[in-house]
Amino acid sequence: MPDHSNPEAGAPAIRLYEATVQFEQKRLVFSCEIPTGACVAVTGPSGSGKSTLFNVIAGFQPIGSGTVEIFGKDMAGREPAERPVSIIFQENNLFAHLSVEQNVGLGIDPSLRLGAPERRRVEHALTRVGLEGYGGRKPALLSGGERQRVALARAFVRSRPILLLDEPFAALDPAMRADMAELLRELGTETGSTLLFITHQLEDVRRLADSAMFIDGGTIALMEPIGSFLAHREMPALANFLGIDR
Ligand SMILES: Nc1ncnc2c1ncn2[C@@H]1O[C@H](COP(=O)(O)OP(=O)(O)OP(=O)(O)O)[C@@H](O)[C@H]1O
Repeated sequence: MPDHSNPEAGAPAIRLYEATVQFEQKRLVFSCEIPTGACVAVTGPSGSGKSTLFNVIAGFQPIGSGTVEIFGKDMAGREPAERPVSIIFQENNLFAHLSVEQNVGLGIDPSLRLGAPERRRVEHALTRVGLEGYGGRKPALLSGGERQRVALARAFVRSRPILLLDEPFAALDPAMRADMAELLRELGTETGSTLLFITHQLEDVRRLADSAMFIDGGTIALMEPIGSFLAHREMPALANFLGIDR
């Protein structure tokens, strides 16, 4: 089991300082500090910038100015593959023509030259996410929730200390949501990984996060420990998300 609890003593897992993205219609500016091992719910209205924030951290979205630091290192000029980050998108994480086993194996070796020890790691990861015996199947024969768990198994074998999950619960029914949350909590605890997950559901925030951020209009309007986050009353957009009648 990888242990990511302290990859660079002292430095936060992620530090953004005015990391700025300029789209044609919109400017997004992110500043925040996320401690190592945190499990952060990323919330905010549709179009507020949640996925863009993930792409900035993972390196898929270049920034025009500001800085992105991961474990104290400036990520400027570093490609996504060179960052200690795994990202799981809402959909289309898997290659349809590859088996489940091969999709997970890509996390170990992109050219899929896997020896016996690597195959055992793949098997172990599949077992860990509850998909023992599914290795030979193609993704088309899996449910949406199972496909998400294959993506999680791949992230698990990639063993990067930061895991970004874009709406990991969206395709799941209520029972599977609870299972997925439990699985993420266990993985976070066992590996010391820093987890950020986007959700539109207050229930997921309550169930899993130890802190939460609220993004509004392209900036991080709030980032707080879960207790005080849930107690906020004064921001109309957040109150709306929290379902509070003011
Ligand atoms: N490649 C792009 N080019 C131009 N504008 C973009 C691009 N990507 C995102 N945007 C705009 O930036 C804003 C933030 O988008 P983003 O996808 O980050 O929001 P979000 O909070 O993840 O939304 P949702 O909850 O609906 O997924 C939106 O107004 C979106 O239209």
